[in-house]
Amino acid sequence: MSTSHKILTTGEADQLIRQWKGDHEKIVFTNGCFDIMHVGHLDYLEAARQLGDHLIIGVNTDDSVRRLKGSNRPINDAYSRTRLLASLEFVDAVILFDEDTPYDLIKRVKPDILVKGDDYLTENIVGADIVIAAGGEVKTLPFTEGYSSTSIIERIRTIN
Ligand SMILES: Nc1ncnc2c1ncn2[C@@H]1O[C@H](COP(=O)(O)OP(=O)(O)OP(=O)(O)O)[C@@H](O)[C@H]1O
Ligand SMILES: O=P(O)(O)O[C@@H]1O[C@H]([C@H](O)CO)[C@@H](O)[C@H](O)[C@@H]1O
Repeated sequence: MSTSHKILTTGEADQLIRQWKGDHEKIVFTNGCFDIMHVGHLDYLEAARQLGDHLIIGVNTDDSVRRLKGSNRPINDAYSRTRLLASLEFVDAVILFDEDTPYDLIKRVKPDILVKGDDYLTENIVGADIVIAAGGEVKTLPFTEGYSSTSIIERIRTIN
């Protein structure tokens, strides 16, 4: 059964978020490019979901990734990246954002918990001010050493 239904516009997500908040269910939010998925993504996303009742993932659009990571990225387009993330059983919603940062999306979602991998310092996580001001928490999760989309691309480049 397809899990594409989890890929939502912000308007569609609003309704779901209202329902979850009405039921006092904790919403965990994280975001990223997730260009080439790897086990580091999986480890931290699984752990993120354990922090609350629902996991929402904000995903950069292709243009946003291009501005952030360079003109030769993403390797996988937004359709592929969102479909793969939505296919994870523990992911409840995937929402694309086109801005350079998820600040406006986080302002709209106002999650209970904002999470990134600990390659980020909590004080540098975009949206931390919004979540803390709303009484939420900002957390980082352990980094699975040896895995990054960039290093996978570099390894592929060495194949002749
Ligand atoms: N090895 C890892 N272990 C745990 N979390 C990770 C790991 N790599 C990335 N993350 C987390 O995944 C999210 C998405 O990061 P991103 O898509 O930039 O991954 P990446 O592998 O670092 O990509 P790139 O190499 O293109 O920067 C971020 O919250 C980041 O903290
Ligand atoms: O996949 P990345 O590079 O970890 O994702 C970026 O994360 C930034 C982060 O949230 C800053 O705290 C974000 O601003 C950017 O848009 C990418 O999602």
